[in-house]
Amino acid sequence: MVAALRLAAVAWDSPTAVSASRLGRERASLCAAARPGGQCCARRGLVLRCQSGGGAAATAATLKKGEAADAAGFTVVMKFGGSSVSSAARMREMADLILSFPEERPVVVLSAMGKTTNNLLLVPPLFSIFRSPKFDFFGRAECAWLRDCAGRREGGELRRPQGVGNQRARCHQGAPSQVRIDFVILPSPVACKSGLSVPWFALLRTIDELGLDSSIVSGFLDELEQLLKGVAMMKELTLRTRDYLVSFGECMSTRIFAAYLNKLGKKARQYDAFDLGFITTDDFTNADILEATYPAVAKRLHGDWIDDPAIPVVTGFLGKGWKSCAVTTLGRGGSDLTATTIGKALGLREIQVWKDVDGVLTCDPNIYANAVPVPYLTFDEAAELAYFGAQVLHPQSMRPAREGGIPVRVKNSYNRHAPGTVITKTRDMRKSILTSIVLKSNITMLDIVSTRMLGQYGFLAKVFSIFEDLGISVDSVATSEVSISLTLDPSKLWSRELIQQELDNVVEELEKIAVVHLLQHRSIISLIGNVQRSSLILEKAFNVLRRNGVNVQMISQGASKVNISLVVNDSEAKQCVQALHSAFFENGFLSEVEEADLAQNRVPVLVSSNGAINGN
Ligand SMILES: Nc1ncnc2c1ncn2[C@@H]1O[C@H](COP(=O)(O)OP(=O)(O)O)[C@@H](O)[C@H]1O
Ligand SMILES: N[C@@H](CC(=O)OP(=O)(O)O)C(=O)O
Repeated sequence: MVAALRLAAVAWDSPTAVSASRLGRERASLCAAARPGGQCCARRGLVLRCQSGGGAAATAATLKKGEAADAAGFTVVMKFGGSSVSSAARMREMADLILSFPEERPVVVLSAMGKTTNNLLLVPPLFSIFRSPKFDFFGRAECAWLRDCAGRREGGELRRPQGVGNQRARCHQGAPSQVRIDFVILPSPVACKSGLSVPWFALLRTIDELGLDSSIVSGFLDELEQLLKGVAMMKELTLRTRDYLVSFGECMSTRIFAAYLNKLGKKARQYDAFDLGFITTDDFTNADILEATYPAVAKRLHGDWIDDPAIPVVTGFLGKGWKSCAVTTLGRGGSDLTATTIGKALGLREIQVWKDVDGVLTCDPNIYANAVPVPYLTFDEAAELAYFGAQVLHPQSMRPAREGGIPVRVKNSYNRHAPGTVITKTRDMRKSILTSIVLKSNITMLDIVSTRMLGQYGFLAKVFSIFEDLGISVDSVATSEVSISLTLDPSKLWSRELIQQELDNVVEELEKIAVVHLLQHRSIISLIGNVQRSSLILEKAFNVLRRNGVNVQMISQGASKVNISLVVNDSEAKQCVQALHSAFFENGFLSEVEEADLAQNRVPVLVSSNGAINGN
C-alpha cells in the first residue's frame, strides 16, 4: 500500500486547465488503462481515468519552511471562502485584494461561490420530482429552461423562456411538493421565494458581469445536467456521486476567477485539486488527506512555476480517492484544509483564510451579536473550537499547519484592514482565561450504567467496542467506575442516514451489559480557554448557569486540556451562551482577575498550546 501511494504521488499527468469539451472524452477513457500497480491519475469525472505504467518514485519531499517559497516564488496561501466570492463584485474585490499585496506571491484557494454547494445538494431531489411520470412535462420544461439560460444572453440579462410562469401555476395545482417546485420554477432566474438560487444562474450572471466567455463553464453545465438526469433516472444518489456533484461548484468558481485574473493581465493558472496531487482516503463526503499529497502538490506547483510563472488558483474542498480514483470531498468547509495542506507542502510563510467575519470570534455571531475577535489562538485551541462546532474553521485544517509550523491568519475579506486572528503553535497565555465559547446543538447523550456483569476494565472496553463495531464516533465522555455518560455527534449519524435505526442498535447492544438512558435534544457548550485557570472558569461558569436556573447534565475536560464541555438542554443552550459571554467578556471580568492576581502577588503561568507549563 505504501508503494502504491508513493507511485500515485508522482503519477499525475495533468494539464493545467482542462477545457470543458475535453471532459466528455476524458470520461470515455475512464480507467481503461486500469492500474496494474494500483496507481491512478484523476481527471474530472464521476469515474476517473487511471494511468497504467510504473511512474518514477516520488522525487519531491515535502519542502522545509521557506525552501519552496524561495525556489518557486510562493509566499502565502490565500484561501477565499464561498462568502468572499459570491458574486462578480466580490470576485473583483478579491482580485483587487490579492493585487494589493504586490510583495506576496500567493497560491489562491477558492471555495464554490456563495451557497453553491448547498444548492447543488438541493437539486437532485428536485430533478427527481420533475422527471417523475406525473411531472414529466415540467421536467422537460425545466431542462429546456436550463439549456436556454446556459446558452443565451440577451442585453446582458439571462432570460427565462416563455411560459415558465404558466407552468409554475399548473404545477401548483397538482403538486404534492409545492415548496420544492416553487424553488426550481421561479419567477426570476436569480431569486426565488425560499431565498435560494439555483446555482448556475448566479454563476452565469457572474461570468457575464465579469465580461468573460460563458464557454469557460458551458461544458460543466452540460455535464451537470446529464448527471442530474442520471441521478433522477436511477433514483439514487450515492455518497460518491454526491461528491462528484458538489465538485462542480469549486471547479467552476476557480475557472471563472483564474480567467478574470488573466483578463486583468495577471497571469493565473487554474488547478483542480484532484489533478494537482490531493490524494485522499475513499471516504466520500469526508475524506482524509494522505501523506503522498504533500510531495505531489509541492512538485507540481513548483515545477509549473519554474516552467511558466502564474498565480495558481486551486479548487478547495476536493481530492481524489486513492483506490477509487474518483473525486472526493474533505467534509463541509474543507477548503480551509486544502489551504493548510498547500501551506505545509510548500513550506510557506503564512496561510491566510479570508472569511466574512473579523477573525475567530468569542462565540458564533449568529448566536450572540456581541461576539468580538480573538486576536491570538494556538493550533490546539483552534482545532478544539472547530471540532466542537465553530463553523468558522474546518476541524482537520489545523493539523497540516501545526505539523508544518506555519501560522494561520483568519481575516475578513469585507474588512481587510481588521487584524484578524493569528493561529500559531504557542502563545502568551498570561492574560488568557476564556478564549471562546462554542455551541453544538442537537446532540444525543447516552447515560450507561453497568449492571456489573463485567469488571471495570471489561465494562469500559465493551462499551467502546460496541461503538467501534457500529462505526459510531463519540464526542465527549465522562466516566466513573461503573457508569459512562457520552455524547454522539448528530452529523456523524445523519451523514449515514440511519439515525434512529442506528441509535436503536446501539441501545440494544449496550442493554446487554448496562442500563441505558437515551437523552436527545441536548447541546454541548464548550469553553475553550486556559486550562491553568480551569477552576476559575468553572467557578464563574457554574455561578452564571446557577443564576440562570440551568442544570448541567454532564461535564468533560478533554486531554487537549484547552476545552471544558458542559451538556445542557437544547432549549436553554443559546441563553446560556449569551449569559456566559456577558460574564466572561463584557463586564470587566478579565481586569478583575488581573487585579486579584496582582494583589496576591501571583505570577500567572506561561502555557504552550497543549497546556504544557513553561514557567510558574
Ligand atoms: N467562533 C466563531 N468565530 C467566527 N465565526 C463563526 C464562529 N462560529 C461560527 N461562525 C460563523 O462562521 C462563518 C464563517 O465561516 P464560513 O461560512 O465557513 O466561511 P467561508 O465560507 O467564508 O470560509 C461566519 O460567518 C460565522 O457566522
Ligand atoms: N464549498 C464547500 C467547501 C468550503 O470550504 O466552503 P466554504 O469555504 O465556503 O466554507 C462547502 O460549502 O462546504
